[in-house]
Amino acid sequence: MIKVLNARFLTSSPSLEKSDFYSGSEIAFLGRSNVGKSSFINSLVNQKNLAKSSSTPGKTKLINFFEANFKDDDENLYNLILVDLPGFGYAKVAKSTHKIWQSALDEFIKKRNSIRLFIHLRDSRQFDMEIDKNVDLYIKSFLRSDQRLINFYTKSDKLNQSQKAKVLNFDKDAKFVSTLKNEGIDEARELIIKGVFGRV
Ligand SMILES: Nc1nc2c(ncn2[C@@H]2O[C@H](COP(=O)(O)OP(=O)(O)OP(=O)(O)O)[C@@H](O)[C@H]2O)c(=O)[nH]1
Ligand SMILES: [Mg+2]
Repeated sequence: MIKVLNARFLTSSPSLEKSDFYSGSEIAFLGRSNVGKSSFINSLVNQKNLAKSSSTPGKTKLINFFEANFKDDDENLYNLILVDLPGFGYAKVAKSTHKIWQSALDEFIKKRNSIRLFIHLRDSRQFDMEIDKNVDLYIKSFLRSDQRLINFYTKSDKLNQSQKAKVLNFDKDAKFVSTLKNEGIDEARELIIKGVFGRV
């Protein structure tokens, strides 16, 4: 089992150009606005409000960097940089502003070479949305051989068994997470460490 040792906020940045570089391996969290990216980061590091979450879509407007340290059962230490990104598809601002945000986000995602792992979060209640298919194709269009992509299906507390079966029918490897019920979070930490370091 992976234990969280500590986590802290590093900085926020509006763009790739203004982002600092860190020695830890980077993990980028992406997905639709309001899908639960910031909440998931908080759960992964066992903190309530490190990454700011909100029921209003469009809460995360900048690229936010967090550092977290983990330890496995054999006392191996893992240092990670978690990157909380603004959501895709939120357009409740002027179109021109939205375009600038999305192009800054696009540049960061494609050109931030230190990203080792992309985590695409999908809402488990709306698992087959067009925008998620596009996000998946988008990431795969530039994913390098030394980068990984993992999908998680969020808010699984809202699903009953038969609804979960439908998601599994759609994606037989679907991994459910609920920050509300702490479901799938231990497994998610293991998968993330494995995805970045190739072992647990
Ligand atoms: N029921 C339930 N609600 C959740 C869960 N995770 C997040 N939420 C709620 O979903 C809303 C959005 O969560 P955020 O973590 O802010 O989502 P986000 O993807 O970071 O959103 P943006 O920053 O706007 O892109 C909040 O009201 C959360 O409380 C979950 O596992 N279960
Ligand atoms: Mg957020």
